[in-house]
Amino acid sequence: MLSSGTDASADTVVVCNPVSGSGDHLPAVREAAADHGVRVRETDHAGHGVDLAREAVAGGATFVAAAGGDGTLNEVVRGIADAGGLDRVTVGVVPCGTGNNFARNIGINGIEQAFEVFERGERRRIDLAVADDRPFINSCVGGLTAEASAETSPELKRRLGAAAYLLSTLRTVRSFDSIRVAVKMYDDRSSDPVWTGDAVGVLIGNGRRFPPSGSEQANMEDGRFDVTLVRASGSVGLLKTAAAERLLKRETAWTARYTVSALDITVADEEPVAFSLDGEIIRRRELSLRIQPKALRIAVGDGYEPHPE
Ligand SMILES: Nc1ncnc2c1ncn2[C@@H]1O[C@H](COP(=O)(O)OP(=O)(O)OP(=O)(O)O)[C@@H](O)[C@H]1O
Repeated sequence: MLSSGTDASADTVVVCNPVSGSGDHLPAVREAAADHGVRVRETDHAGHGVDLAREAVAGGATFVAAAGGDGTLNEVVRGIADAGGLDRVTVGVVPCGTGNNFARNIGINGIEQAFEVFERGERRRIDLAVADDRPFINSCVGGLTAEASAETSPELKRRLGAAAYLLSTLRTVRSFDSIRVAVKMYDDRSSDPVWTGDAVGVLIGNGRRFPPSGSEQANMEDGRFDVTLVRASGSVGLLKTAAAERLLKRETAWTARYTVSALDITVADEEPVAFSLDGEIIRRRELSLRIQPKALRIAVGDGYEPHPE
């Protein structure tokens, strides 16, 4: 534990995405912020959270929170990093997204509780992941599910919540066999790869992990990624089954899990493929993933478990 927080008041800015999740949280966020004496800045377009967070840091804020989902948090952290504020700014999360996976993983379950955590919650330093030069906090998914989350419409997400991803994944499963990537994984003891091979799907967790069942919270302070590879073997039919089983949280013969400190991914095809960084899509033929250990100072709820194993 670092210390209990005293920095969440006039120096606090909450960056709120009014259209995340069910899109009805703005009044509750405004009310809680007013009760706690903190400022709210609302985004009015995708990517705006980066600018608002950068401006908040430039204006002297020492606590910048994201009210939205993982994508909004990703933008806020990018803005803080752009402003060179990672070493002096604490990050907060108000869960107003569709899945709220990261918020749950740091023990934050509601809007009012989030503001209480800003005032009194424990501060921890967690790992920041970087894909090429772009930070992410929770996960990087390449292959099938990244294509799926690129194609999940906001209307569908609103109606179905997290289940929308599964539904559109199964709809787009026909494209699964076209994605093949070469993966090199490294641990911190050697510059040579500890594993090399092919995969058709890569799920890389920083804040989260992808177990077939049980807790999705990763160890966020160990300087390592939790990687699940969907192996490149078997027929398309079998791969379809593997994808469905994976998403339905059953163990399959086609997936394997690793804990490593770095990865290099190269797409076999000429075309770039989609990688989802905290739900935000980038398209690349090559991607290098590294960790900045404990680079992010964050306010966590009581349910946060530093050593989830
Ligand atoms: N005012 C806005 N209008 C339209 N899009 C916005 C606005 N503000 C932010 N966005 C975009 O909304 C997208 C979704 O945000 P976010 O990921 O936070 O919510 P979500 O998808 O509902 O939740 P989760 O990631 O937890 O499933 C992000 O890509 C973000 O850039």
